[in-house]
Amino acid sequence: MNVFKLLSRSSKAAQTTPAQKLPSSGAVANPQLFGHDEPTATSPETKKSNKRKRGKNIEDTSVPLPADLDFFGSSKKDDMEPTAQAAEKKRKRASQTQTDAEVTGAHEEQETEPYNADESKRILRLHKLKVTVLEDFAPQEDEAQSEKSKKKRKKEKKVVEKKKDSKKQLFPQPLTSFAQLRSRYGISRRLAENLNEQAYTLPTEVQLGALPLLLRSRKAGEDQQNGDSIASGAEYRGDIDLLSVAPTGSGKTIAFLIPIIDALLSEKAAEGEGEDGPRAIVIAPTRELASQIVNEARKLSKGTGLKATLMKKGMEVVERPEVEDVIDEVEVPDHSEQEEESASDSGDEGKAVQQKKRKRRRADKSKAAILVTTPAALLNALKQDDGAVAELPSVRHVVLDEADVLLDPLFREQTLSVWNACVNPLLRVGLWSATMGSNIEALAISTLNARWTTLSTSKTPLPSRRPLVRLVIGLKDTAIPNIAHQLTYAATEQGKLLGLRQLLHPTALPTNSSGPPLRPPFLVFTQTIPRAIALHSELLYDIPPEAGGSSRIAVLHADLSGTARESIMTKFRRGDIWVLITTDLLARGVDFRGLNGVVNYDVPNSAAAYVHRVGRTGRAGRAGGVAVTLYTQDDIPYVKLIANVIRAAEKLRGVPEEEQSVKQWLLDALPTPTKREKQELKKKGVEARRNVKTEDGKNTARISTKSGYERRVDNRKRGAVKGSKQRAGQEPRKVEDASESEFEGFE
Ligand SMILES: Nc1ncnc2c1ncn2[C@@H]1O[C@H](COP(=O)(O)OP(=O)(O)OP(=O)(O)O)[C@@H](O)[C@H]1O
Repeated sequence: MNVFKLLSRSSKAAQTTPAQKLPSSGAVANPQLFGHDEPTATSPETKKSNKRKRGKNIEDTSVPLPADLDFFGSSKKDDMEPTAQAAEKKRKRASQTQTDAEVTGAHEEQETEPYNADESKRILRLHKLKVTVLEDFAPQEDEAQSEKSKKKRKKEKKVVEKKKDSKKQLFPQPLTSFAQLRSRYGISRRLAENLNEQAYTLPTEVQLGALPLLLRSRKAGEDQQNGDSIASGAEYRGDIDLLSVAPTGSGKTIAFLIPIIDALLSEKAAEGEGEDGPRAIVIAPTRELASQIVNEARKLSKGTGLKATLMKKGMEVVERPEVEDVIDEVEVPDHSEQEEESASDSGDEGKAVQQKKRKRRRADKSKAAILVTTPAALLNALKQDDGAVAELPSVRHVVLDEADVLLDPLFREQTLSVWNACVNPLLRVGLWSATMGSNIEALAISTLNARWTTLSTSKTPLPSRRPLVRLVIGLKDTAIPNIAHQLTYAATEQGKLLGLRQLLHPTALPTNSSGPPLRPPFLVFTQTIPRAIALHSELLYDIPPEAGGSSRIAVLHADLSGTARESIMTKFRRGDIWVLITTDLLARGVDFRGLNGVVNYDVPNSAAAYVHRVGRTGRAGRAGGVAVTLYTQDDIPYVKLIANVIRAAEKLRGVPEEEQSVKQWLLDALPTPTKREKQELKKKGVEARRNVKTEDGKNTARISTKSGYERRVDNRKRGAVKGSKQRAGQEPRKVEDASESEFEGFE
């Protein structure tokens, strides 16, 4: 009996042949998620563009593998159609002869022509971009006035709302080719070359919309050619704060890095060197993500003289006096002459407590212009000895990557402290994520307002207030449309383990299964660190030695040392590790280009968590990614959150109602979680899986303590001993009720 056949509710739309295209099977031709069916008004340059092809994450193999070891499905070379192979060869050849002139200069003439207003609107609509000015900037009125005007405003509100909304929308010039960055926005030549080395063929939707909004147009008068400059947003000339909500894997990193690097380069040219301290700060929730952003920043700023660095423990970002640390307290006889730097008389039985002090030299101040950090790491470096937070007046750009989680209660205080330490009145703020609740938008607006009020009280003259613009791509808070979702009822914890074991075996899923097979490399998410560790030891020997054995499975979580975390990440990226068990530590931002799938072994804590977890696959428009979510009886109250996300994503992809993986009857049958349940879940996860002990002392969060292999050996030994005792008549034969014994894993 195949458990999956019975329990899976999977997408027919996503059904593929065994030789399906996987995200790990190489570069993607079109990284855009929307607007594939209709032609975008792409420029001649875009069509001619010959870009270098990326290397593959996992080596191709031409030797056919036995079915039970073919974890990656049919050989990638076989997957590739002959025409695709020819095209790839051609692209590779072309890239070798590519010159800098082709990159930055040759097509500039054609690229300077802006689109007219109608054409811009059409392209933006095609790619599902919506740009709005969030107008809620007005300084708080005093209370009496506010009361008076409240009633009046309420009356007027309904009438003008519709009109106002349409006024607020902007239709910026879309960026349809990277060559326009130089021709239209005059970005630095070196930056354009560095970008070209990344071999991207087309801008993704977020790049198409955000770069024109953030870059200052260098061509005087060009914006006016576009007719209605207010509606196009051209009057802002890049001087905005931006809140951007774009799908996972859609290339937000370079969308915020390019304008920062370009601005820093032009500021440097205008003002000369010597600004004191970092000039741009990118804040990310985890070290893994921060280090990935630094890598991207380094690639883009190579040869420009700008330095990007990762904030590390002990690094200094502001000038601070040297400190004296008490490093030890030793009791010495009062006649002691071993006076060090100071000693205090205890007045106690002729003994003195001598405090050994040492001057601690501060590390040299970081010279990097771009600092990428987690909120806690930077805040620690800014904290003075008296507890005050040092200011960072040199910072002109601050980016919150994964802004919704950074402004969530977990990180909020730290993030806001860092944000408020950036006191430069010219500070430009960018908030980026794939999900953004309206509460986060409101918090961002109120923070901007509060900062402005504070700045207004200072004597320095202020520049004019810049607007906060919101860019949304597709539907807010929805999973990417290019992956297949499987929502699988596994009933119990044991059922989940059985389900995961099946997924680990390449031949376990018959080709006529209702969903596409999941091929390594993939990620497995658990709710807590102990569960991740336990699941890892449970599955340690599930991959046969001939296929690499236990070295193919690893666990990564926040309790590991920094070095261990880095090493596991490198091995996973290299393809040495195939299955990585982790917690939500890797749920956001981390980019594994060739990841074929994600397994939610434990259901995510919120709809947003689901969007981010499954967004680790299907990056940059890659097709074939699979997201499997296993759920038990305990999870049922929360499954609707996920089912709704899946349904919205499939709707976005245009899957017809009858082919959607989450059927209406299932949605109707699932209970809707209350607001309180949602909050509880977000804060703690499913209670039953936390480290709680039941009355009889059993740990309900337990997956197992030993690997399946070790348990089998133990069980066999125990069975043999028991059998021999029974044979010797020392122990009576007993029929055990299996349902009462604690589950000990699968034999
Ligand atoms: N224009 C492009 N064409 C092709 N690939 C691109 C393009 N822009 C970015 N990429 C690639 O897409 C992948 C995802 O980019 P990135 O990590 O910036 O996504 P993201 O939107 O920040 O995702 P997340 O929301 O998960 O943080 C990266 O491997 C990046 O190199």
